[in-house]
Amino acid sequence: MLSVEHVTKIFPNGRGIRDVTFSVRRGEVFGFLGPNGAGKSTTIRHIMGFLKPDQGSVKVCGYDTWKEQGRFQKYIGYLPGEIAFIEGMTGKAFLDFMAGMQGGVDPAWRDELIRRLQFDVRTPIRKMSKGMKQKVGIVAAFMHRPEVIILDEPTSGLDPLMQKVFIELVLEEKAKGTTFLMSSHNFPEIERTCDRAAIIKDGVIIAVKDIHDLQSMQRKLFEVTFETEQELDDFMKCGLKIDSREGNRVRVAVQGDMNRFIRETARFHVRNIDVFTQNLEDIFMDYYDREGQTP
Ligand SMILES: Nc1ncnc2c1ncn2[C@@H]1O[C@H](COP(=O)(O)OP(=O)(O)OP(=O)(O)O)[C@@H](O)[C@H]1O
Repeated sequence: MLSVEHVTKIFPNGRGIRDVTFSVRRGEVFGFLGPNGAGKSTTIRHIMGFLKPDQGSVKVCGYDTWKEQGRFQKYIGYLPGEIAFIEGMTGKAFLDFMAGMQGGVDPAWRDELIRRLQFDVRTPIRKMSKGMKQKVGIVAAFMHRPEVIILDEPTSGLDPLMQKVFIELVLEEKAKGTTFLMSSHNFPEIERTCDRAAIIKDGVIIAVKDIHDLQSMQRKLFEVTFETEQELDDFMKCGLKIDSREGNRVRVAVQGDMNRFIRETARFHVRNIDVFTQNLEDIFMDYYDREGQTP
């Protein structure tokens, strides 16, 4: 549906992106993560055909987005990081203008998007808050039911309730087969929506990961309280990775398969078990901190 092939763009100041390659399948939500200035927006501008790559190419629905500009607009929806609105327009006028360019907008679907995002389209854009402008941009990206939707930090400026509405929208459209690429700094949003994510740093893709694999890699800490200290002493001999111990309570670190932990624990009288899961954000941050490496 979307493939970025060996795209390199070096700006005169030496910054930019190098040999960026990844592809997104139909119906997949693909996250695009990385620290500030890593190259996310630059990559997205190439995907949209706004920048000419020094090397490489981008294909969306089979179209080369630089060489065939203007031919794939109806297939693609785009929410830029910063939307350039035309002065003096209301939200409605802007959406009408966009609909004219995109073609094929179903007014009932557009109205439903506006209703779900809860904003007044008659407001002049210059009087809108950042969050309201973001909502107008989201409607513009979704309203022509494109096959591919590119979202550059879609929930920045949205309150938690609206972030939830947005996530529901993405999941509904994904279920219908829409393909998404979404840059974000919001890890819970990535975790809830994405199938895979690429991590870019200093202009280079350092990892492309399946979110479900990352979730299964998450470390869990089980805090087990035994009836007696003697039982805990006996439990300690089983060779599981002990994180800490205090009285008749122990913290056991488990990564991946937890069956052995369950078998060993079940041999004793357990008073209580609590579980703490390592945040997915910590796993991503691990990648952010690493030096540039190949995936
Ligand atoms: N037109 C340009 N001219 C010169 N340098 C640029 C240009 N556009 C981007 N850059 C540089 O390229 C690098 C990547 O920028 P980019 O905006 O793609 O980062 P980003 O990952 O989107 O960051 P953020 O999370 O802050 O939005 C930065 O160092 C930026 O300063």
